[in-house]
Amino acid sequence: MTPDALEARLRQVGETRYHHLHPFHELLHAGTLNRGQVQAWALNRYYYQRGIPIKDATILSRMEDPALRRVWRQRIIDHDGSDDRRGGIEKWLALATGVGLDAAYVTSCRGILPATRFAVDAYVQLVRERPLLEAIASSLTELFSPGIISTRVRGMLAGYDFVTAETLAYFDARLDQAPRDAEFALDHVKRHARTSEQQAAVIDALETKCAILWTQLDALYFAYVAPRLPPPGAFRPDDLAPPDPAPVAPPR
Ligand SMILES: O=C(O)c1cc(C(=O)O)c2c(n1)C(=O)C(=O)c1cc(C(=O)O)[nH]c1-2
Repeated sequence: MTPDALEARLRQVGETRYHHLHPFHELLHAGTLNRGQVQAWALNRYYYQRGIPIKDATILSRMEDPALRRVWRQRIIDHDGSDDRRGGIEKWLALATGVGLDAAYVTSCRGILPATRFAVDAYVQLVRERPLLEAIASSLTELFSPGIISTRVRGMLAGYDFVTAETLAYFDARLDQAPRDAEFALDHVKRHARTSEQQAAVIDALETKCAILWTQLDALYFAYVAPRLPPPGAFRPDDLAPPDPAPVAPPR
């Protein structure tokens, strides 16, 4: 494939597999979830936010070219913040507390779904174990995030009276950061994925990343929309009854 044909193929992956198509996002953006369900989303996604700079530090540690590292390290600064700027993790925590969660509970990650943990950890593992080119390609879902972020902010402000523009401030910076990061990664992938094997591998990395995002929403849907069965130990919104008490005598 030519580099442009590869780009077209990668964009096709986004059109068919990106999480803008997931039913949980459709409900979230339409304003039809209740507060507990929005809290569950914010709580679980905190673990993704927390994992992103760990993922990027892993990628950074594998880059041998200082010029490449100089660009990539900005991603870590964006999420971790600096002396005079709040980072993405802090802004996400503000989002989570803004929808009514306790900060210490959120940062403890005690209430997240097991599938959230497995999926985010799989992302870190992917960038550690696969070739650097594929690790870089796995970030290309960000090509598609500005669209969903705009839809989400508009929908959530219109749909939920407990959500304010201040609560969603996390997304403001992403609208500039995501295109900047995605264009850099796309250019790198187009220049370095030259053989058909490399091209197939970067497409696979992007498909795997889409699956990592999709899995997190599947888990939220199962636990909090239908059949509404949060696993043991996971966050239970106020409107969900406590789990059945344990049997008196365990079966022999
Ligand atoms: O709101 C979203 O739907 C969304 C999606 C994605 C993505 O596509 O992975 C990211 C983000 N947000 C995001 O805020 C973010 O910082 C981010 C970093 C990355 C990455 O893979 O390095 N993806 C995403």
